[in-house]
Amino acid sequence: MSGECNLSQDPVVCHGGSEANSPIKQESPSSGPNAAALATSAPNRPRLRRAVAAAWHWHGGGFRLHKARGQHLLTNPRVLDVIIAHATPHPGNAVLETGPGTGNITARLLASPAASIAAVEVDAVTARAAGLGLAHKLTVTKGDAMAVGLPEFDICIVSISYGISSPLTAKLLFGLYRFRAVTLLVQAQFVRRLMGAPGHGEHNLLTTNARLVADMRLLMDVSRTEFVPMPIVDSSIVEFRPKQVRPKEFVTGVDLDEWLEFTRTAQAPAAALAAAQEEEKQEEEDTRRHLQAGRDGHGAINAISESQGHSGGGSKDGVVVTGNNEDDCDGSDTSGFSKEEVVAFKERIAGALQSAALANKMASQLPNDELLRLLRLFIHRGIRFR
Ligand SMILES: C[S@@+](CC[C@H](N)C(=O)[O-])C[C@H]1O[C@@H](n2cnc3c(N)ncnc32)[C@H](O)[C@@H]1O
Repeated sequence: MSGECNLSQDPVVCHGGSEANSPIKQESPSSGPNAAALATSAPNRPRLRRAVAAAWHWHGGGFRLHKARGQHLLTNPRVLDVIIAHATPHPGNAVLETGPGTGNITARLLASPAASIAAVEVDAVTARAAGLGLAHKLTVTKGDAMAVGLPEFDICIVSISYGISSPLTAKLLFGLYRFRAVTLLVQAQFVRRLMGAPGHGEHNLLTTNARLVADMRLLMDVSRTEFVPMPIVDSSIVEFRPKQVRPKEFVTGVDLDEWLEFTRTAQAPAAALAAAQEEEKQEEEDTRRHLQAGRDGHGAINAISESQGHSGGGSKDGVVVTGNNEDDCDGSDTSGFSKEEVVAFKERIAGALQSAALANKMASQLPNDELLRLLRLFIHRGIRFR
């Protein structure tokens, strides 16, 4: 089955004919119904959705939709406009967009007063910029938003595969970025969890940490019927703005930045695993096996010592400074420490974990009070996270 994503239409929608094996009918803006209307008008909708779902792996107009990459196109112009209106790009702003897909949001950002748009996308696209005569404002990085270094940004719009909502939110909120707002189109249930709705793990780590550094606002719920092809879950648009006054301490005696660095380090293997599972869905089996093996070999908490030993953790006087970043966890020892020093350092961490009976535990499964207990123990033993 073939199909076409018409990149010259706004919003882009990939057109389908009927299900079964009939070829997908081409619609052009002049001869066929408007794409958005086609996607949202009641009589056509079920038929179109079925056709789209049947033609999951289309290839047309240079764009093939992949279910595993979360490639569901938001087709309601009103919702797209809401995203831009709330993000309010100001003149001169640098905008980061993760998961631009066919560029339905990108086209609007390009037309906004923002100075530049940096898009990070695993797959492709955004060929529309040239058509709009605005290509000079757009930089596209082809890659995984979890794996690549992200540029500085004033505002960020996230519309990405829902499997990595959690680690990407953490990367944006707890990294060193100074931003005005992050707007996320994410699974509705994820937002409910972040908002701490009863029954959704009120005290999960991301919720706790996000509340410390940012104010969160639910902008709107978006029905699954607004996407083509239709996903199995509903979505929400949520916005984070950094707190004007950020607390200095997480709890009395524990520095907030140290807590964030500690939890980021402790959870890094879980985030890497989430990204790997995403890739697994994308049939990149090699990467998945590598990371899975890493997980099977150690508890995630134990991986603290791995990440510190490999990426700049440690200091000659025994006080640990992590300062590691995601991009240099390639197994090379960039710290400038001897092997003996790294081994000794790992042993110190292992000793702390053993004494807390937390060796081989997954950090992502520990309640926050256990994590806090562990951090206090590390600090007590002169192991610091900064
Ligand atoms: C929900 S679609 C976005 C659709 C887009 N707003 C549009 O209208 O065309 C999610 C997009 O995120 C991309 N994506 C998924 N995982 C990604 C990752 N780890 N890094 C960067 N992009 C990713 C997918 O390829 C897909 O284009």
